[in-house]
Amino acid sequence: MRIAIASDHAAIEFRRELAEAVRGLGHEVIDFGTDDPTKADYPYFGKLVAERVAAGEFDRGIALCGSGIGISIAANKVEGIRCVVCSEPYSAVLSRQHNDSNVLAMGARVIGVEMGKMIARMWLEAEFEGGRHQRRVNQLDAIARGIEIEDQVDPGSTC
Ligand SMILES: O=C(CO)[C@H](O)[C@H](O)[C@H](O)COP(=O)(O)O
Repeated sequence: MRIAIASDHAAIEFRRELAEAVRGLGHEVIDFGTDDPTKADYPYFGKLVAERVAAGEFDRGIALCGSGIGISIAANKVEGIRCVVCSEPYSAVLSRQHNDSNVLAMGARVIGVEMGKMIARMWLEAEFEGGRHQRRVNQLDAIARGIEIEDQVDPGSTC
């Protein structure tokens, strides 16, 4: 896959090491920086990754900052983006299987880079399951476009 990666100043070393590891998995990784160790505001880098994924230039994005939170908020403001902050692999895999996440955010001040590599690898391998999850993802897209959504119940659902 083609992967866009970027971070603010808080995740430079984490990002470089992670980008190499993802390349080692056979993906094409384009690194958009920052390479400036002084303050680099995360909204610019979150938007940058998100817009390129939303435009179809990249299959997925990885966005990093100190906590993963600020850059994920920025990415999620771009229509078509479902960005998740993950600190462990279970949530990362579920975010693919159920939410069709297309940008992964992580916090370089929260987890170690080895955990980050494992999360990224499992997130990249996991497939969206579709079915009832597609309906819910469609509802997420509708919210972003200001379209009203209904409370829907699965026929035959018992929970
Ligand atoms: O957005 C964040 C927190 O929600 C990120 O962790 C940023 O990297 C962080 O806010 C940067 O903080 P700094 O004090 O300017 O290094």
